[in-house]
Amino acid sequence: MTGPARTDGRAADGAGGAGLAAERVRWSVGGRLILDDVDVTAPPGALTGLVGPNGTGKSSLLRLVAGVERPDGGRVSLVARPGAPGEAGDSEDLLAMARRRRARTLAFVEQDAASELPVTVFDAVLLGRTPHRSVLAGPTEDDNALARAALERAGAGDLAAREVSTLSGGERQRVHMARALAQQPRVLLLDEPTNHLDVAAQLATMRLVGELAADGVTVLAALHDLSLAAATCDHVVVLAPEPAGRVVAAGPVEEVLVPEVIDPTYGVRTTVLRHPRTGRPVLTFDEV
Ligand SMILES: Nc1ncnc2c1ncn2[C@@H]1O[C@H](COP(=O)(O)OP(=O)(O)OP(=O)(O)O)[C@@H](O)[C@H]1O
Repeated sequence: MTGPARTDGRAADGAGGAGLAAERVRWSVGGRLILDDVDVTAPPGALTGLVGPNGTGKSSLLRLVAGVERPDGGRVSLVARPGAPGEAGDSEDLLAMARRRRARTLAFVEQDAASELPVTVFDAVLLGRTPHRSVLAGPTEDDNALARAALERAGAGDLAAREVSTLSGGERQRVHMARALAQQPRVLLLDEPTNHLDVAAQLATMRLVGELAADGVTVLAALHDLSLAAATCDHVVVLAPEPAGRVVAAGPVEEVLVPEVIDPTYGVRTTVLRHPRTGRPVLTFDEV
């Protein structure tokens, strides 16, 4: 890292503002096609929600984008400047990026990520700084300050001295978020970031994610709660099943989280209400 350390969780590596583009991503496991030519774009400095019924491949897609799994086909790129029609633009193949550089670029908070290692919360969060320092060097004062700031920002400051393995699901979720913040990524992938969280913590997490996006971080988050997605996301991508995960709609909340898209995808009957204060859609559901 060059220059003074930021303690606000903003991207430190490179000049911010790069979007994410997954193009024609295909992935099979055990002979079964899970994702079928999936295109997902996450605009820079915005919160993109990835929604869809259970088993449509949301987690799989995030794992492919994060480089945890390799796709059978397709491309995942960091897009600094989209090309005009007929022009290449300025993008970089994320999957071909050296591991360490990718870890400075992208952070991934997995669903129910377990950690049975005997490690304190503070040290777990400090791991987020690893890609930013030279291989043999220990953490600097800046690293420690960033880890402390990340813990506070994730609402887990009082957990610093605890062993990770002793935490509740919600506490653990906050610590994983803090580690990702300490990583200062340009792209943040979140798999069900509100899982295990009480309602106040859900709101705080989504506010934090919104602030990161406003700071220029590109966020792609798998979400189950469609009203939470409607309340917080800038863009939404909907995956549908059968015969394999594929994108059925993508775009602004008002265009995508509508009965015409949700009902056939989930097999429910959706009613869209309006939040009395924010004017955002609030979705309620009935069985068909
Ligand atoms: N490693 C694996 N081996 C076998 N099947 C897998 C593997 N990973 C994912 N799958 C299958 O791929 C499909 C998509 O799973 P994935 O977890 O990506 O869906 P999801 O949309 O995130 O689901 P949920 O909403 O239930 O979390 C599921 O049918 C799952 O069983």
